[in-house]
Amino acid sequence: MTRIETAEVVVTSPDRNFVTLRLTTDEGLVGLGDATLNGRELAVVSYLRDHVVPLLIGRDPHRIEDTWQFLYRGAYWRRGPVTMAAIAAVDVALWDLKARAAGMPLYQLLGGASRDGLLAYGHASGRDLPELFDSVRDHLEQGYRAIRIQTGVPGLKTIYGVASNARSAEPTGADDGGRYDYEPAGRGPQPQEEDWDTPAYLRHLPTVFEAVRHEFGPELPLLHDGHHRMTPIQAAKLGKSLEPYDLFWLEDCTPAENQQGLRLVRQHTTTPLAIGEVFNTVWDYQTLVSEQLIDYVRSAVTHTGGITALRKILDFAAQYQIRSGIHGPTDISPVGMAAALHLDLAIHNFGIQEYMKHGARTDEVFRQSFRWEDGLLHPGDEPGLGVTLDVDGAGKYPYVQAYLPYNRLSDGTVHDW
Ligand SMILES: O=C(O)C(=O)C[C@H](O)[C@H](O)CO
Repeated sequence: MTRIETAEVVVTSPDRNFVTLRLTTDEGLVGLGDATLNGRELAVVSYLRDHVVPLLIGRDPHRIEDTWQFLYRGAYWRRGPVTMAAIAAVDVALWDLKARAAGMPLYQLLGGASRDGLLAYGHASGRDLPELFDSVRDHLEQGYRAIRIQTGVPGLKTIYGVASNARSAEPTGADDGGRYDYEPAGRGPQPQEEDWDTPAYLRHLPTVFEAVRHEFGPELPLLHDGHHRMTPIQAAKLGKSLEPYDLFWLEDCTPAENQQGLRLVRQHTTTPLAIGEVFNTVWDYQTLVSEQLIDYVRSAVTHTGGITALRKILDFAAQYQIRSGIHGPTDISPVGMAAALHLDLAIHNFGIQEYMKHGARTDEVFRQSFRWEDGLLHPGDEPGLGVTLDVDGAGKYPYVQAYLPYNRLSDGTVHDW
């Protein structure tokens, strides 16, 4: 019987911080799992190194479900992003190993392909309409067939998801004059403070979608992320006011902890709703799925206990015609993204995949084999996840302290970011 021989936690920061679990077996096979938790990376590193790695050595790598239950139930303390990111890394690394041992791409072990390619959406943003339109055109040229729209709000200096030339995706933090469309974690010892005003946003956003529909027509699937900033009644109002613009989804309209709040939103609008990127278990979806309060499950493989757990959530959701919209910002590493693509390809209730390109340094450290053709993603046909980690290359980029920003209202109150 084969055994896990080594388990290393690799921390690297090529364009941003990533945490990767690298398992090797006595037969020389390597499996990778993503454990990146943006802004709290080292907590997961410690959880893995101090409490999980010692339990893995000598285990049979083929017992994926058993290892998942052992780590989840065996800890006694349940759920939470740190625990579930650590379990996810183990789970994905074991699936990678199993598929490599079988000599098959992972999606084959998950039931095989249910489709030819995966509809993906990218992030267009602009401080004003001309800048936003340029960004939408740029995404269309890159082949995207679905686009998330984020926009500046008059009177606010900063806003979630909007590129700013004053900040840079460069790890040095230097302003290179280029735009970034999404990399909110700022490197440095303190989080950046941003400003927020919900009434101004609610007044402005419908005018932006009206202009975008006028410019780009009725057919382009458009998405928007409210990033947990509204109360249920505010979200209901927004959903209603966006109905004429036929959104693919309105994401994270209210703080995700208040699941009952979605009942109120649902009663007032037919705008499809997506939520769950901050969830970590099926229990977070119990009310939302069984009462059909959402249309899309937003969890990442990386933050929800891995493929084993997310598959169960998506199978539960499928009974209610709820589809997947797996979280895929740049803080999900290429390993986490590959895991998402294999799962997306295999499940029946696939909806859409978020896809943001990683930086060039990241692509050198993590060599990937996915395809991006005609606006559709495919995980590729290499054995396992199809990702290899250049451990020496990773070592050139040590961890850099970085935090997500936080919001304050004009009177100084801290608000959801
Ligand atoms: O991709 C999205 O929809 C996000 O909201 C991304 C989050 O802000 C990001 O993952 C935080 O680390």
